Amino acid sequence: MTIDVTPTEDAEARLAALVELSRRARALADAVVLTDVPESEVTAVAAELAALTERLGALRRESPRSFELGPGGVPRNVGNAVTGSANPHALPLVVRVTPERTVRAELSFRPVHAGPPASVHGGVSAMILDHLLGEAVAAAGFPGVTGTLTLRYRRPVPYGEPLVATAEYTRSEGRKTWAEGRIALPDGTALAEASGLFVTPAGWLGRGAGDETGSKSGQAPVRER
Ligand SMILES: CCCCCCCC(=O)SCCNC(=O)CCNC(=O)[C@H](O)C(C)(C)COP(=O)(O)OP(=O)(O)OC[C@H]1O[C@@H](n2cnc3c(N)ncnc32)[C@H](O)[C@@H]1OP(=O)(O)O
Repeated sequence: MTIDVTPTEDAEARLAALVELSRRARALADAVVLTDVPESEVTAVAAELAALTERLGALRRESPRSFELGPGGVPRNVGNAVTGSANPHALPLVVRVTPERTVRAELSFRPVHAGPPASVHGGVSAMILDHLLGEAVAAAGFPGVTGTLTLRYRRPVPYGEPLVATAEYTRSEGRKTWAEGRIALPDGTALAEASGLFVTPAGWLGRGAGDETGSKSGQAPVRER
């Protein structure tokens, strides 16, 4: 069943409830990976979770929420796996565009992101950098999808500590745009670096903010190439 949510006041209240549900689901996920309670308690909680999952599944959308216009026509993507406030999988990452059109996000990974002992899984870092590079090319006016992504892991990325992720557009050629980014300690020490090539799908060209590309993505209009 498809549920169309239009940005009315009630829809905003419902979204706020979903955001809170997602926040609690993230806390639950961390509790699951850290719990040391006895097996009987684990089994009991699992049964409760099965019941909760059934309650939520009583009315299902066909797919997660995607790009939509919020109040005041502001684009958002609350279902996004990286930035979506209504997606338990998301950190959620809050990305800011600087006056220089680079992008920056302050973040802190959680225990649920663990890979090697005491550090974050490399694929999780890659996911964050993929998104941030995508935001950087969009902020520069060249929105696209990832074609290739290259990572250099310099040091273990810790969870539970404040980190900074930044990215910037580097160049563009035809429908291809390059960007670079990194996850660093607050003092600027780089932990993981990424460079990526993004391709603007041919169907996006010639469209700007307010038309299909702009309204769906909330990104800068596609620049002339
Ligand atoms: C603001 C929000 C930011 C969000 C960021 C999130 C980033 C993501 O996760 S996106 C999801 C992951 N990526 C994808 O799903 C992409 C899947 N791939 C595709 O859709 C297509 O292959 C696509 C669009 C990349 C290219 O298809 P198409 O437009 O037909 O490309 P095509 O005409 O063959 O090639 C165009 C140019 O790009 C180059 N190119 C195409 N694909 C790649 C690639 N994967 N790597 C390198 N170069 C490529 C071609 O060589 C060609 O170059 P040239 O013009 O010099 O000959």
